[in-house]
Amino acid sequence: MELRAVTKRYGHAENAVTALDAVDARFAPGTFTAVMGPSGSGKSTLLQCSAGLDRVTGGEVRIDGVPITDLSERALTRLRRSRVGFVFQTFNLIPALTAAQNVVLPLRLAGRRPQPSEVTARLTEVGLAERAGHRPAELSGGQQQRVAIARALITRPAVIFADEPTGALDARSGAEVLRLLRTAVDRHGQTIVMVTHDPVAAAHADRVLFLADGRVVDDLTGPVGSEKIAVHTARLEESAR
Ligand SMILES: Nc1ncnc2c1ncn2[C@@H]1O[C@H](COP(=O)(O)OP(=O)(O)OP(=O)(O)O)[C@@H](O)[C@H]1O
Repeated sequence: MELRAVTKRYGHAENAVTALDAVDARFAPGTFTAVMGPSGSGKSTLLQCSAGLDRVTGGEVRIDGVPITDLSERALTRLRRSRVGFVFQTFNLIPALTAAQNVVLPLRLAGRRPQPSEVTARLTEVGLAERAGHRPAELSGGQQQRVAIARALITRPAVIFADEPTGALDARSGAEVLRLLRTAVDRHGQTIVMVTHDPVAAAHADRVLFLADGRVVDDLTGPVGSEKIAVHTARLEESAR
């Protein structure tokens, strides 16, 4: 996945905000990148534009080498369904569906007929094979997020975008979620881009990209310890004030 001189502006004239300012970034296959930076630095915008959920003002985003910036809405939706996975802070499972039905949904939306063994394998990977028939309301927050990870993994997407995946979880469930993301990278060569405010979460990544004022201001390749990440974060927050 690659961003070339990506710019995103919101609003017009004197009210315009440049959320991303000519950002270049490349996310190699099978790598886990954390995106950090002060509030308003452009992290969510970077995720939204990279995933094709929002259109860029300038520059180009490529997924699997395909410039998504040129795609029609329909082609973009198709690409997103088959090549992009999402994990959100608030899980975003469908309440009326069971864990297994939630996991299989991206395959159904992509028009593929799922093998039951595929769903069981994904749920087993996240330690929830016995909960296949449970609805989200019958699962803890950590378990719901694990279902969301299984759902993101099932299409074997080119990239998974995770937006504060541990933000709503206690430390123990958060650590489990990070371990599963790490395993997906190490075992399946999954590419993951994760926005986080938490240096401990970011320390699970191979690389930490720091944004400030819509620009990449630091790019640490790791393993990078959480202490070093915390110092970088504090420094950026200080200068953003
Ligand atoms: N829909 C929008 N309309 C106008 N301005 C927006 C919109 N979305 C984001 N912005 C502005 O773009 C800039 C970047 O916002 P973004 O949400 O990407 O930051 P962030 O780093 O994710 O912040 P946080 O950590 O607080 O979630 C901010 O100045 C924000 O106010």
